[in-house]
Parts: sequence; structure tokens; C-alpha cells
Amino acid sequence: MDYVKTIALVAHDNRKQDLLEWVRWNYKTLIQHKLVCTGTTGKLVQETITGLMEEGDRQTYPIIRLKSGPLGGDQQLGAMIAEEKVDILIFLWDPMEPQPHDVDVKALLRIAVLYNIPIANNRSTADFIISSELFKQQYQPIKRDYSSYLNRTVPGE
Ligand SMILES: O=C(CO)COP(=O)(O)O
Repeated sequence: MDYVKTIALVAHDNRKQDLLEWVRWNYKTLIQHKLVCTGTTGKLVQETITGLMEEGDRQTYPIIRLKSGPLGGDQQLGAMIAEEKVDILIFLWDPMEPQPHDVDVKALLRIAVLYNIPIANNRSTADFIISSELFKQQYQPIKRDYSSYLNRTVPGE
């Protein structure tokens, strides 16, 4: 990943205020990077950052807004990670409430682990990521070699 990173920000409803507070705290750093969000999170992040900009250069802050999580946004984000278009995932998911799209949440977390991108699922980990020395550098996550899996023989072959 480059100096300028693509950072995905996602939060379940009960965690959105937490994420927005984190965005407020870190917005000067965040605006130096590219942001991608699921739909409702994206709307709130965009409004928050736009509101924090100096009045003179205030403009709707550009972020990539995908569909809302339960409507396919988590899957769109997972696809972006598989295409190596996302460098970091900050996903404050709700540990206290089941979600209608639990399978999509699990799939998103799985693909983020598979591609070995940094993932924060709570604010303290998000703080550690954004304040890390590695955050300010180019960094290449080590990729596992899946060639033996890809070249396996399947039954009947
Ligand atoms: O449901 C989500 C993540 O699983 C987030 O979706 P929204 O940002 O659209 O609320």
C-alpha cells in the first residue's frame, strides 16, 4: 500500500456515533487519504468531515459511498478488498445485536483476514492503526501463497 491509503470506514447503527467521534478526532489525517464507506456510514462520515472543514474551503468531502451494508454494501466492500483496492478496514460492528446480514458481515471480515489487511473492530485498535509508524509509510502486507490450493486436484479430475 502507498503513502496515500484507501481506508474503509463502516459501523453498525449502535457504533456509528463511536466511529464519528473517531473521525472527528482524526479527520486531519483521514482527509489525506481516500475513504470508502458503506451507504449510511458514508453519509454520516461525509457530513461530519464537511462540517469540520474551514468555512472558506468547505465543499462536500469526496468519499466512495457503496450501498448500505444490509443491501449489499458489505459484499461490495469485500469485492474491493479481493481486488486489492482497500488498504485498511475500520469496521465497528455491534457485538450486542444480531444483524439481518450477519453472513455478509462474516464474509467481509473473512476476506479482510484472507487478504491480510489491517482491521480494527474497536476504537482502541483503530487508534493503534492510525498512530502507527507503518501508517505513514508504504507497506506491503505479506500475502500467503495459495498456489497449492489453486493447483489442487478436485474429485473426479
Ligand atoms: O451494515 C453495515 C455493516 O455491516 C453498515 O451499513 P451502513 O453503513 O449502510 O449502515
